[in-house]
Amino acid sequence: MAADQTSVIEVRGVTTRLGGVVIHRDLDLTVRAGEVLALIGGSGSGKTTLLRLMLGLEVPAAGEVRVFGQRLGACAAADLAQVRHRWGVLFQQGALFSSLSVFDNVALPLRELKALPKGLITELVMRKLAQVGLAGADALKMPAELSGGMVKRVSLARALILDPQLLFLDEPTAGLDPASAKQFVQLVQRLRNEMKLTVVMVTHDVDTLFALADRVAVLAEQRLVAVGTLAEVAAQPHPFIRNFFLGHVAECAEDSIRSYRESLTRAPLAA
Ligand SMILES: Nc1ncnc2c1ncn2[C@@H]1O[C@H](COP(=O)(O)OP(=O)(O)OP(=O)(O)O)[C@@H](O)[C@H]1O
Repeated sequence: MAADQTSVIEVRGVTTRLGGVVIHRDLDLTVRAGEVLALIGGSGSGKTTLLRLMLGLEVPAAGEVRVFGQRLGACAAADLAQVRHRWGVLFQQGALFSSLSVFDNVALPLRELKALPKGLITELVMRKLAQVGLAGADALKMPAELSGGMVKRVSLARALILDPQLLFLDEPTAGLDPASAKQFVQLVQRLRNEMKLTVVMVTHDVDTLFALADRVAVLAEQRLVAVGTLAEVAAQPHPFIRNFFLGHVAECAEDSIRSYRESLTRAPLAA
């Protein structure tokens, strides 16, 4: 659970319009330091758009989004750049550059940031690859040679190469088979503890929620219809929530979540 209640992201009174259509209406949401907050909602409910607002890639029609206290869209370019270096993003498809090796993909943010000595870049990249469970020899591979699980790990290494405090995950387990999804979730859980990360993730996957989420925010009908722990949210009568947790409500109890997470911790973390 979040040890520190300081807010990392504040969404206040946010209304979003895209192509003349209202996507969000008057959203309020706080992401607390150290927590994993999951965004769930039906297809087209505006989860990715909310993530994009938090990344400053969309601008709200009304209201404001603050990350580390900086109001996105209203702060100086230098302040925005500083805030951006404090977060990492894992996009849904991994978004690796197909013409670059694993090493060069992971090194990219370091090279963009400043002129670092070659030896230091090598050291940082190799250390990060090891941290996400990849072998040294994987650094030379091209994205086309990687399994789906490896693509996710390389993308995660790139998202974490600047040692951010905040990590955004868009459907982290989408497209992975159940075993790879489980291993990836274990990895995120371990890194989250090691790096003391605050995590915002969009997911459709109940197992990923059970494994990682401290709190869940539910988008429906342009609004946040519930925000709370899994047990609190799963108890809500909203039809989307009823349907989403169908057959899983008992598993959302705190004791069940705790023992599920302990079982994941005990399982070996295969590469
Ligand atoms: N650039 C755009 N212009 C107009 N409408 C858009 C644009 N981008 C997204 N939308 C619409 O906004 C709504 C919310 O999209 P968004 O991708 O945020 O939903 P989502 O909850 O992430 O969906 P999914 O789970 O299917 O990925 C959808 O109805 C989508 O068609």
